[in-house]
Amino acid sequence: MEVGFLGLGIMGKAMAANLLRHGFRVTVWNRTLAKCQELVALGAAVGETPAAVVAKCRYTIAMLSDPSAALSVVFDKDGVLEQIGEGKGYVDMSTVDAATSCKISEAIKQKGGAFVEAPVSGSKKPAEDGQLVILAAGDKVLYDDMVPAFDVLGKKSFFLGEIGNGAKMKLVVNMIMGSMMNALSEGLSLADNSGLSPQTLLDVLDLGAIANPMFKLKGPSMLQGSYNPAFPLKHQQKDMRLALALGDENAVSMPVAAASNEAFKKARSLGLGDLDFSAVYEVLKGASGSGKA
Ligand SMILES: NC(=O)C1=CN([C@@H]2O[C@H](COP(=O)(O)OP(=O)(O)OC[C@H]3O[C@@H](n4cnc5c(N)ncnc54)[C@H](OP(=O)(O)O)[C@@H]3O)[C@@H](O)[C@H]2O)C=CC1
Ligand SMILES: O=CC(=O)O
Repeated sequence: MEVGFLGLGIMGKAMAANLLRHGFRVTVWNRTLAKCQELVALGAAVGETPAAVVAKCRYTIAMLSDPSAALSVVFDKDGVLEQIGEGKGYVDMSTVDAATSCKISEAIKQKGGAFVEAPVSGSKKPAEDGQLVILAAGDKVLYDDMVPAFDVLGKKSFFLGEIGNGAKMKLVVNMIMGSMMNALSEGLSLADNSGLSPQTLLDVLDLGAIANPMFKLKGPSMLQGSYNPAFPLKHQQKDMRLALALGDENAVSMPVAAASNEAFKKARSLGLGDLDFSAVYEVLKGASGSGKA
C-alpha cells in the first residue's frame, strides 16, 4: 500500500518509520524539509509540498501540531486541497477540535475526496512500537481502506461515527490525562514537603488501585528533573484549552481541568513548553513553598 505522510515531528516520524518497516511505500513531507532525510534513509520518497504528496498518493496521513497547522496544510497554497479529489483519501491524525476537523472534512468532500479524522492516544514509545489507540470518525469506506495502516500504527482502532467524535474523544482523554499529571505533581510535592520520600510514594501508588502506566513511566524521571519531550507540554496545554472549550459549548463544569490548564499555562510562560508535559511538576513544586514556615 502507498501512503503519503505530512508532518514528521515526534509522532509523525515514528509513525512513518513504522509504516516503512512494515512494507508500506511512503512519501513524506515536512514543513522543515530537512527532517525528511531521516525517513529517506529508511526508504521514503519526498514530496516537495502537501499538494505534491496528495497528487502522488491515493491515501495521505497528516500528523501536525495543532488546529492552525492542520488548517494551513490543507487550505494554504500548495496545500492538500489543490490535489484532493475523487478516489483520494485524507486522514488527519493530529489532535484538534471538532470544528477544525469539520471544516477540513467539508472542504475535502466538496472536492470529491474522502476524509477521516483519527487522533491517537499514546505517546512517542507507543508510536514507535505500533501500539497507539486510534480514535477515528468520518468516511467509513476510507476508514475500512485504512485498516491495514491503522493495524500497523496501533493496537486498537475505534470507529466513532460522524466527524468530530474522534476529536472530542481524544480531547476528553487528554483532559483526564492532564488533570492526572497535575494530581501526581501535587502529590509528589506534598510528600516531599511533608517529610516523606516521593520515591516511596511512587512505590505505594504503583501497588494500589490508582496504579497506571503514566505514573510508572513519568514519576521517576520527574523526580530527577528530567523532561525529555515525548509529549510536549505546549501540546498538552493546547488539548486542555480545546477540552475546556468543548466543556463551555456543552455547559459542562470542569474545575479540575481548569485548574490544571492554569498550571500548564504557567509552565509555558516559564519557557517549559517544549519540554515533556510532566515538566508541569516544576510549577507545582515551585508553588508549594517549604511548608515549614
Ligand atoms: N507527542 C505525543 O506524545 C502525542 C502527540 N499527539 C498529537 O499529535 C500531533 C503531533 O504531535 P508531535 O509529533 O508530538 O508534535 P511535534 O511538535 O513534535 O511536531 C509537530 C509537527 O507539526 C508541524 N507543524 C507545526 N506547525 C506547522 C505549520 N504551520 N504548517 C505545517 N506544519 C507544521 C511541524 O513541522 P516542523 O518540523 O517544520 O516544525 C512538525 O512536523 C499534535 O496534535 C499532538 O497533540 C497525540 C498523541 C501523542
Ligand atoms: O496525546 C498524548 C498522549 O500521550 O496520548
